Amino acid sequence: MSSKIILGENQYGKAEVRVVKITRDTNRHEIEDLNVTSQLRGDFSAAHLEGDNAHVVATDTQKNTIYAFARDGIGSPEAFLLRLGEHFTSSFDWVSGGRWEAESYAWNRIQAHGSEHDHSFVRNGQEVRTAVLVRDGATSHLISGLKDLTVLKSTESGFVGYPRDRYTTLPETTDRILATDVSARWRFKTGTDFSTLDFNKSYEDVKGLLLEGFTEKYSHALQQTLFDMGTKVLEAHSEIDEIKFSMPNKHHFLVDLSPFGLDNPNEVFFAADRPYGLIEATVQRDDATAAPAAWSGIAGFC
Ligand SMILES: O=c1[nH]c(=O)c2[nH]c(=O)[nH]c2[nH]1
Repeated sequence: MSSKIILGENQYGKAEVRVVKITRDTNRHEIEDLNVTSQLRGDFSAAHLEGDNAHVVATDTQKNTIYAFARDGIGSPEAFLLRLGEHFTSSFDWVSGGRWEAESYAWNRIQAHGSEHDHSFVRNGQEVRTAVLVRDGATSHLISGLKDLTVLKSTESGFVGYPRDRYTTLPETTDRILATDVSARWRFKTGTDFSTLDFNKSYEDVKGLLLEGFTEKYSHALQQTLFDMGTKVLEAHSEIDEIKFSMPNKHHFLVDLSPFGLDNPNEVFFAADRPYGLIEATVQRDDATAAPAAWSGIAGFC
């Protein structure tokens, strides 16, 4: 007996809509720079099975909606995604949910002649801010985050006490460089009234806590430092239920300068780009309700 072929899970939309919004009510302009992806979920079986597009809100329309909504201001990536999600699910009966994602790029004002310029900006070379909204009917999962936040501490890190077998060559050290590119995503408690949250303030606060957590204590391993970073965020933010990390251990190897008759008291390093350790973990509240639907589609975290 042959099995029946049916349509499984599906979503569709416009990916990576690059939108730059300049607010120019005064001579002092503001810039918001986003890369937005919109994907709708719902009853799209006729399109897949019969070629009937009556339910297919065109990806071109989704793109246009993003630009049109930006005309009213973006505010924060999270608030912008929440607006999009509400719009598409309330405007089309058969759109029961979707997934909206954004990256946000920060710009600083150019310092010119001792003051910050009104309308000239330089891209902030630090981290990229991220946001994901997954909506299913009335349930919304919201995840904020960042990636490529490169940090390094030049001491107060070591790695000892690990098992040694016939393949172990790594020398123990109590003083090494610890460096990583922090990728972190934190999920707001499902059911939170998102309209009460100041996402920009909360983002800056979480980023500050992550940086403090990275540096505050002596690191016995990147794993321990990761947990410290997550703990600080969850202790300070009751509205966040879990935070996931993916962090490369960017090894810095001491260069042997003895062939040149020189010592090397932890001063000259070879910064290897690969291979790298890859440390991933979730730090969560023990009473948090798991939300696998929120995380599906986010690559690179465990
Ligand atoms: O912080 C570290 N964690 C590890 O798991 C590990 N493994 C390794 O070789 N060096 C390190 N450093």
